[in-house]
Parts: sequence; structure tokens; C-alpha cells
Amino acid sequence: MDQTQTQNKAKGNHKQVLGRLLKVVYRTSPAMLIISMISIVLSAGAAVYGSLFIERLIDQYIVPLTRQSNPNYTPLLDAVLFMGCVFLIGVLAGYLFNVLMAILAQKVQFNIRNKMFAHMESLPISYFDQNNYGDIMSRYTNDIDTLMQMISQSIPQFINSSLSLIFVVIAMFSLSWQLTLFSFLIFALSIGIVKFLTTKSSYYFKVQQKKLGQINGYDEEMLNGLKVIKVFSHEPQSKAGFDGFNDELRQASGKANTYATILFPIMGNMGNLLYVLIAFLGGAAAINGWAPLTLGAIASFLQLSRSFAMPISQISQQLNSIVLALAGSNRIFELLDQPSEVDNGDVIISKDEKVKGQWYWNVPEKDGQIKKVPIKGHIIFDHVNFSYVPGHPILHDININAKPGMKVALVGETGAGKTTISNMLNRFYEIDSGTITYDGIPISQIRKDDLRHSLSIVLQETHLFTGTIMDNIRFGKPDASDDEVYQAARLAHADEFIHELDHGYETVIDGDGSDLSQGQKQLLSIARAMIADEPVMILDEATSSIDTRTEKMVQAGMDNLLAGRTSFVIAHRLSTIVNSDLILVLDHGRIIERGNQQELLAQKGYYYELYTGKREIQ
Ligand SMILES: Nc1ncnc2c1ncn2[C@@H]1O[C@H](COP(=O)(O)OP(=O)(O)OP(=O)(O)O)[C@@H](O)[C@H]1O
Repeated sequence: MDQTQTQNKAKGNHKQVLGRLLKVVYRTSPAMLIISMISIVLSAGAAVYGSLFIERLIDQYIVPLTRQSNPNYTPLLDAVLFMGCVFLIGVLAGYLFNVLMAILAQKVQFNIRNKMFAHMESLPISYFDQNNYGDIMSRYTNDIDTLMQMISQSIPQFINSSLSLIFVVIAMFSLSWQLTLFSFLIFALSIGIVKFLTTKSSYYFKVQQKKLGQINGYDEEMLNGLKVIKVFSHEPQSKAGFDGFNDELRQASGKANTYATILFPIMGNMGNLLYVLIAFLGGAAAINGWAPLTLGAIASFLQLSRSFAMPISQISQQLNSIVLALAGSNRIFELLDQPSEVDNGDVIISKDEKVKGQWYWNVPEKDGQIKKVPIKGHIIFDHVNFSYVPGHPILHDININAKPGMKVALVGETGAGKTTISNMLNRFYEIDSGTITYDGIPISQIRKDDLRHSLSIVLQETHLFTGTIMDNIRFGKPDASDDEVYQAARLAHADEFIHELDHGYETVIDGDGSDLSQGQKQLLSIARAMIADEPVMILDEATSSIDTRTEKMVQAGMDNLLAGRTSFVIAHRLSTIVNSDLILVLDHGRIIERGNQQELLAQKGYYYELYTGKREIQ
């Protein structure tokens, strides 16, 4: 697509976005919008009426007074008083308009933020795989800010200027059509220039927003990976990458601002030129009788010509910021338009809060009653195939029978598909073919929230939240009592190290728990899973090495956690899976060997090679 095509597409898009945005504003508060519109008509009308009044003032009051030997000032005073009232109404209406629009903008911003957040939570995981966090964040920050500015300032001023322009034109015609047509000529010339410049600047403003999103994304990625960058002395490459983005951003902003800044002086001086030409032409027309113009009409027209040029330059300024904000609004709507995660499941799972570890299927009976059937935790993968990207299969014909309480270990080289199998069980992604059942029920029929709630996941990267140790463990069950928290911590073998901390369970963890060791973080996440107490566990075992003592504690905690639950362990160290009931060896998305430790060692195949060190897992 060449640049003109891109710009045309953007223009069409802008209209749609503006229409949609105005609908949002209207729906937020129809009454406020209508009162604002009435106020703005009054405010613009009063200003133009003031200009027209000059004609009456000169022709009907001042000139006759100069001819009277004993001047009577009363009619003049009455007229001036009346005009004062008109101006006052105009000022009050203008003030009301600005206040209402500012309140409206706040409300719209509040609603859109809420909507965005709620919608973001409903999006499928695949959306976050395809879009970087920095870019999504920039929709919440930069784009919302520009949107807010547009609704509270640019659009109100744009409407104000446009209305003033319309009223001024009507008033000018009523004074002299000849001079009005002449003013139009100059106007047409300026519109041509404005149009050219705004089209150019809008294109580059959009590019600028995009580059800003990219640079935020890059910053975030580099900050997250700062340790890795330092370890590999990758600073120069990282800086070079940043310089590239920064340079692109500078160029786009430079171009956008160049066009925008040329615009204003041109518009400002166009008004001065018009003023001089009208004064000259109007005077000549009146003296030579080309047009029936009085002294008052010329003065009034000159005043109007000032008000004529001013809204044009304001409109051009506001157009620029509106176009910039529309690009941002478009990105907000893009996020809101992303399809939410579909959930056709209607099978409900519930938990018995009184009996520990008791979860139920809620099966509707014919008589309308709900029968509660205890969950056993029997998971079957039957001929499951899957691809993240259509045409690039990742899992091939996966068959797993994880009976209740069984510990199933997944081993294989990095990228073999271990995490992908757990993604299937969670329904983060939908399988291409085959079936996965949970106690005989296809997981596609289970309500997604309930399904995920009944599966506990302990991830490789332990994520902790800012708050106390107590809060972090309680995250697994928000209404857990203090005793439940202590018990979970004891079972997870986290209790010992927590007591050694200065404030015990009340120790505040900052950020991502950077003050704690990797092993301690794992113990906390085991305690968190322990308290959540789900019937099925998915454990993405940590790769990082921890000291032997902590490792033993982690192992003991894990064993407690897994006891009696169906579990899938994504193993990175063979030492932790020797006691698994079933070990599945994965290679390029296929299960190539299966059995328990003894059986696999006896086969002397891939697992045997891993175990004896002839092959490395990573
Ligand atoms: N979101 C995604 N989109 C596209 N491809 C993906 C995605 N996630 C993983 N893959 C690909 O799927 C394959 C399996 O990845 P998976 O994460 O399941 O491997 P793994 O065995 O868990 O590896 P590791 O031990 O490194 O965690 C890899 O080739 C990976 O590149």
C-alpha cells in the first residue's frame, strides 16, 4: 500500500472512530451533552450578535447623535445595556459549556478505563502472546490521555469555532454579499493549505503513536531481562536496538511537528491580510457606490472578518489534536473489539468450603434439583492434536490416561511440548482434534472459570505480589483463616523460613519478592497451592538450581501437595520424578516413551539416555 492509500484508509477510519466516540460520549450523559450544545449555540450567537451591534451602534446611534445640537443619550444607553445583557448570557453559556464538557470527559475516561480493564481480563491468552505488554500499557496511558484531552478541549473548541464560523458567515452575508464572497476566496485558499498540512501531520502523528508503543514495549522487555542482558554483556546490542526505535520515533515526531507548526503562522497571518484587503475594498466600494455600505456596516464587517479568520485557524489547530487523539481512540477501540474468550461450557464445578479437598460436579437432575457428584480427578487425553499457528502442528496424537491420584511426569527437551500439554488442560488454547475429558466430561463442556479454578498451577516462575507473606499465601483462598494459612505453610515446609524472617508472616514482600531466594519463593507458591486445595495439580517445575537443603524441603513440600491429587509434573530434573506413576517422554510434540521409572530404564531408550547422562534435558 502506498502512502496516499494508507492516508485515505486512515481518513475513512477516522470518521468511523469519531462517530463511535461521539456515541460513547452521548450515551455517557445525553442530558449533559444536550445542555452543552445549547450553551455553545448561545455563546457563539452572542459573540456574533456583538459584532453586528457595531453597525447599529454607529449608524443608528452615534452618527445621528453627532448631528444633534442637543444630543439625547438615553436610546444609546438602553441599547448598550441590552448588549451588555447579551454578552453576559454569552459568557455564562460559554463557561457552562466548558465545565460540562470537562465533567463529561472525566466520566467517559472513567467508563472507558473500566471497560478496557474488564475486557482485557476476558481476552484469551493468545492475544497476550501476540501483543507486547508495553503496547497494551500505552493504550491505557498515552491513548487514554489524548482521548481525554480531545473530549475536554479539542472537540469543544472545535464545535465552538465551527458554530462561530457559521454565525459569522450568515452575519457577513447580511451586511454585504460582495465582500463576503471576496472573503470566501481567501478562505478557500487557506482551507487548501490547511487540508494539505493536516493530512500530512495526521499521518505522521499516527506513526509517532505507534513508535511510542514500540519503544515502550522494548523498554519493558529490556527491563524485565536486565539480568540476562548483564550476564551476557549484551548491553551494546540492547542499546543499539533502543537507539533504532528512538531514532524512528524522533523522525516521526519531527515530521509530524514540522507540518503542525507550519500551520499556525500561515493561518494567523491570513487573517491580517484579509483585514487589510476588506478595509481597502469596503472603503472603495462605499465611496464609489459599488455596494450599499454604510460606515457602521464596514466597521461591523471588519470586526466580523476578524472573527471569521480566527475560527478557521482554531479549527485547523483543533483538527490536528483531534486527528492525533483519534489515532489513540482507534487503538483503544481495537482493544475493546478484540473477541473475548468464548466459553460454551455449562457444566458447573463447586467446592465444599467446610470439607477440606471436597469438590463437586453439579449435575442437573430431571426434577430440577442439582446433584453433587464428588470430583475424582480422572483426566484423559484421547488422540489430541494441536497447533498454535494453523498448519504448524505442535502436539501429535497425544494419549494420556491420568487416573485419580496419579502423578504423571512430562519429560523432554526444551520445546518438546510439555507446557503446551498443560495449556490444553487449562483451555488457554483449544485443541485441533481429539478429546480431553475430566471425570468423563469433555473439558469443552465445563465452564472455563470452574475448570481453571479446579486445576492448580504452580508455575516455574513464582510470581509474588506486593503485600505480606500472609496475603501471598492467602491469595490461593481469599477467605482462608489465619490457622489455615499456618497449616498450609507447615505442610509446604515454608513455615520454618517464614519464622526466621524479621516480621514472620507479616513480613512485607516488595515487587516480585526479590528479597527472597528462589527456593523460598517456591515454598511460598507451594503453600499458596496447598491452601487453594484443588483436585488436579499442574506443576511446572523450576529449572534454577537451589541449595540441597532447600531442594529437599521443596521436594517434601511438593510431595505433601501432590499426595492424593492427580498431578502433571513438567520435570526439568529427573531426580524429582523417580516416584511418578507414569513418565511420558516427549520429543517434538510426540510421546515417544511411556511407563514408570523401572520400565523406562529397562527399555534402554531415550529416557535411559537422559537418566544415564548420555543426553541432556535442556
Ligand atoms: N504461544 C505460542 N505460539 C506459537 N508457538 C508456541 C507458543 N508457545 C510455544 N510455542 C512453540 O510450541 C513448541 C512447544 O513449546 P512448549 O513451551 O510446550 O515446550 P516445553 O517442552 O514446555 O519447553 P520448555 O522445557 O522450554 O518449557 C515450541 O516449539 C514453541 O516454540
